[in-house]
Amino acid sequence: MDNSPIPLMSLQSVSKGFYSKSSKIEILDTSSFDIYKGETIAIVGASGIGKSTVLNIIGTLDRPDSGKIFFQENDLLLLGDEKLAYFRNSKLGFVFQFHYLLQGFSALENVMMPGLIAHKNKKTIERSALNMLERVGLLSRVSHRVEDLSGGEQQRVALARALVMKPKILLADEPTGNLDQKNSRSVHELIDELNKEIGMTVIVVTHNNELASMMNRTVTIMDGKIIPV
Ligand SMILES: Nc1ncnc2c1ncn2[C@@H]1O[C@H](COP(=O)(O)OP(=O)(O)OP(=O)(O)O)[C@@H](O)[C@H]1O
Repeated sequence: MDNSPIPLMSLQSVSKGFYSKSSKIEILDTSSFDIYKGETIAIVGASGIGKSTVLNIIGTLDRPDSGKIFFQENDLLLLGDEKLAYFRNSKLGFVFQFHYLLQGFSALENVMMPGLIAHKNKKTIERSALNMLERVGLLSRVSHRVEDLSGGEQQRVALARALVMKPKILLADEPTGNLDQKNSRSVHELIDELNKEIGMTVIVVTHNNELASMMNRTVTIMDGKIIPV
């Protein structure tokens, strides 16, 4: 009997390339890549090797040219746009180096947004958002418009927004790229706490050695394959 655990997410025979002028550049051509519940993975490697491409494919922000992407037993590439958007909003949390917060809205409104999109009860989502803003040390800034916050504060708002729905998987692309050491460390600690607290899987693209060393395993991309470092 096969007792191996079932992956939370699995990329199977996934390939992706981009056209540049007349030629096509192959970025990814991987036989399989399995991600298990609760594990933490760092994706590292040289600039342009395809780290963000992998993250975007896992996050269903970009479609591969071929292959299948399973979340548990569901083939995500068979879902229509609406179902895929629901999947992303309810199961995944994203943090990017450039945080893409909604300008003109307060920190609290930004963090409440995923819950409002998912039609959660407004009071419940407000409580969760305030709790998450407290955890990132921003309780005194909840009513400030995000453009009035410092870069480090904005990044912490983005992290609170990514975590407020308690995602199954956090996908982070250079989440501390713009932060000083103190802010980087508090972001690292919060990611670690949520991993332990709710078994959140974490996949992070990073050049930050400290963050990479906190992950259970590190992979890179070579000849289109995702391989252990
Ligand atoms: N939409 C696109 N159209 C054309 N080429 C693209 C596109 N997105 C990425 N690429 C190319 O694919 C390659 C991999 O890009 P990707 O952003 O995944 O690399 P990366 O490893 O994350 O790089 P970095 O560390 O510099 O962010 C690069 O050569 C990039 O120019």
